[in-house]
Amino acid sequence: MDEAGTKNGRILLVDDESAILRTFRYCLEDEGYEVATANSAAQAEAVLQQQVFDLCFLDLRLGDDNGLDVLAQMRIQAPWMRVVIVTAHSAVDTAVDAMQAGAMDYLVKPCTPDQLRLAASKQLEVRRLAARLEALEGEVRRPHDGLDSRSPSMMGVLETARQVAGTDANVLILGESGTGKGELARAIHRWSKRAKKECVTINCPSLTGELMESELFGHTRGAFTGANESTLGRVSQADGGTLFLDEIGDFPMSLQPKLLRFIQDKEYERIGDPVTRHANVRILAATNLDLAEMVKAGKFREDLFYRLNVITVNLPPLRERTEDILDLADRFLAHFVKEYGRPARAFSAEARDAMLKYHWPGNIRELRNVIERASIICPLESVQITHLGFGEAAPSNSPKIGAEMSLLELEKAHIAAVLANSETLDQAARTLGIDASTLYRKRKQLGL
Ligand SMILES: Nc1ncnc2c1ncn2[C@@H]1O[C@H](COP(=O)(O)OP(=O)(O)OP(=O)(O)O)[C@@H](O)[C@H]1O
Repeated sequence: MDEAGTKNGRILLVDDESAILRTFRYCLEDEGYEVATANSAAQAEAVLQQQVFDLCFLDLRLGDDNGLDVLAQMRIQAPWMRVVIVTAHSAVDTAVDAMQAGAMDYLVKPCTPDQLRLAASKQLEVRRLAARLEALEGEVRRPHDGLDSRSPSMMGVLETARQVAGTDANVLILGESGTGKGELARAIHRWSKRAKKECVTINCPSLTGELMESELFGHTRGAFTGANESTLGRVSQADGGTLFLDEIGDFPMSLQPKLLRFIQDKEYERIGDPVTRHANVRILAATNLDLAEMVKAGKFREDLFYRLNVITVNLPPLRERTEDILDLADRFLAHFVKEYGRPARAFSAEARDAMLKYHWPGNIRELRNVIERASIICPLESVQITHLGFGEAAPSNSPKIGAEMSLLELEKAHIAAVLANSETLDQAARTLGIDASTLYRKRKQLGL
């Protein structure tokens, strides 16, 4: 049950007998589900173009239409939808064929209201669990993300974040790259009353205008070239939960009015589909850019900025929370030596001292990368300063072609320098001759 006391679940009934449609509909609506009906293959296809369903009860005998063809069409049009076949006792063999073709269960007619209710709740539970599993898998793939801190500035940030987590206010998380804005956003979701629903992340720089619109709001099949299947969109996935817009400063200007409308009215349309939909989503956004400056320069909409910026949280850079450096380093070391089966157990006194003195321009991400590398190359129980790769001082000299360094180090130094000399990610990507999404991934990989 959701907060309004209705059951979550949108069900489509497809049958050519109107009496069956009526009986099934009453029974399922009584349970609190949203129900729509179709009495032919063509009607089913049309309804599926217009609305999103979680579950379909499909009669395989549909007058002149072949139910197996309808099923195949459904697998393309709405691949997320669970399908239960409804069949007469004499045609159970066809139901078995249908299950091989992708249906999930079958009901034999005549069935009792209890059998129908049970089949519906079972399938909707499977759909809910599949979505939950996907979200949890994303969480498990990340190493330890405990946010506890000994640094006064970070403790203040965490206190504010915990307070706002309980409200539905939109939060803008600011901070240099790698300071943990993504981790904090996921924590705010976990601390909120939406925690049981999904926290869906969109990395804004990795998607351009139309792709971003389709990713956010979904599309119907054939809505544009390459749209071979309908998709629901991330906004629908985040319904009841949280949508985290990472690197919002790179959100396409052309799509900002639609995002603004969604934030204000909670309404949107899928590409290729005129039906206005509604989703109850809390928005968290993060950036390392100066959004206020971007607004002044006409590069970000002012009205959107104010909508996102109801509460601002500023994450301090790692060099300003030195109290946390060694705790984080210990945690990362424990994680990576276990993952790679390596001997290192601790840091030498010099290594600890060097980590405390280092400037950490890439913040926690850089610390994590440094420790991951050290855990692999260190053959001893104690990690030495040389294993950390940054020597006694921050690397400041430009690399020389032909110098003793690996291609990876050269690539990292070159990308860092181009980024520092470019105003936007797009400009840097053009200079480097790669697309913005590749640059975005490389930055993360290299800890820049
Ligand atoms: N408190 C923490 N404990 C452990 N790991 C952390 C913590 N904070 C951040 N990290 C790790 O540091 C890396 C960078 O974190 P995150 O992606 O959240 O930073 P960010 O500020 O969003 O970076 P960007 O601006 O580049 O997107 C990630 O690998 C994350 O798992």
